[in-house]
Amino acid sequence: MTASQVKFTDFINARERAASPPIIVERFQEQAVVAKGVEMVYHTGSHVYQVLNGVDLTIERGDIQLLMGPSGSGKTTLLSILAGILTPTAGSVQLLGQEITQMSRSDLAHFRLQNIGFIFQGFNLFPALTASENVEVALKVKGVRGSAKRRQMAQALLEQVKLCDRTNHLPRDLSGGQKQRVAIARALAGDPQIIMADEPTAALDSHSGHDVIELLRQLAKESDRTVLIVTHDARLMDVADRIASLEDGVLQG
Ligand SMILES: Nc1ncnc2c1ncn2[C@@H]1O[C@H](COP(=O)(O)OP(=O)(O)OP(=O)(O)O)[C@@H](O)[C@H]1O
Repeated sequence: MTASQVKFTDFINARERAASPPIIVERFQEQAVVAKGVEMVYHTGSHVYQVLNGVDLTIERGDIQLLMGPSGSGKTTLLSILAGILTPTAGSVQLLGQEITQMSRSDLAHFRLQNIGFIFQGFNLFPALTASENVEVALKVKGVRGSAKRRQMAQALLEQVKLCDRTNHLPRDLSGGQKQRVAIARALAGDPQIIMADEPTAALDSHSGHDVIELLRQLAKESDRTVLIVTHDARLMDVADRIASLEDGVLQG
């Protein structure tokens, strides 16, 4: 599996969740992400690719951080490492004051569920479930009990992304922008402190892309969430607090 093939379902291993006690994190950590000396080497047959070469990155709580750079420069690999989906070959990653590279697999899965919401370029919605059900599934995975409560919370989240008139629609009956807004509502399930987005506007036309960008800005600025976005979309630069660029495995800026 390449870094770019990571799916929403990778985060919902029920057995791992059941085995792990919650990890308590400080709500008021000033630095949401602190990565130091991160390296990643891929081995493919006889080839060895050094994709990340000593990456240091600190993201303050409530900031919108963009991660840009040419195709193949390692952005998705770095995002996956910062999310604890991939283990770096070397270096350390602290999220909300917790060193995630030292956590057990099950603790890490649990930590991700509690603290990180994910948004993908391809939306990754369940096609047979309505907008509301897609959000309800995420709430269930995050431990919210009672189907009536989950439905009510899903409605509120869909209202937050201005989709309350589409709650019973299947993904195939929604536009790209509406699908991404469902995906954002799903990412907000459980009120995570960190949102990580991989090319969230790449599949959208300019109007829908603009709506999604505004929504991401609101998520960070009105709710004090930290938002890390991998993107090629220059429009996102207008809402970013910080922009870093990966080049030859080294972070610039
Ligand atoms: N599992 C893997 N095994 C081997 N090589 C990999 C693996 N995953 C990614 N790569 C390679 O690592 C490099 C960086 O990939 P990555 O997907 O992180 O780049 P990216 O900057 O996100 O690219 P894009 O902008 O095109 O999505 C690429 O050359 C890619 O082919």
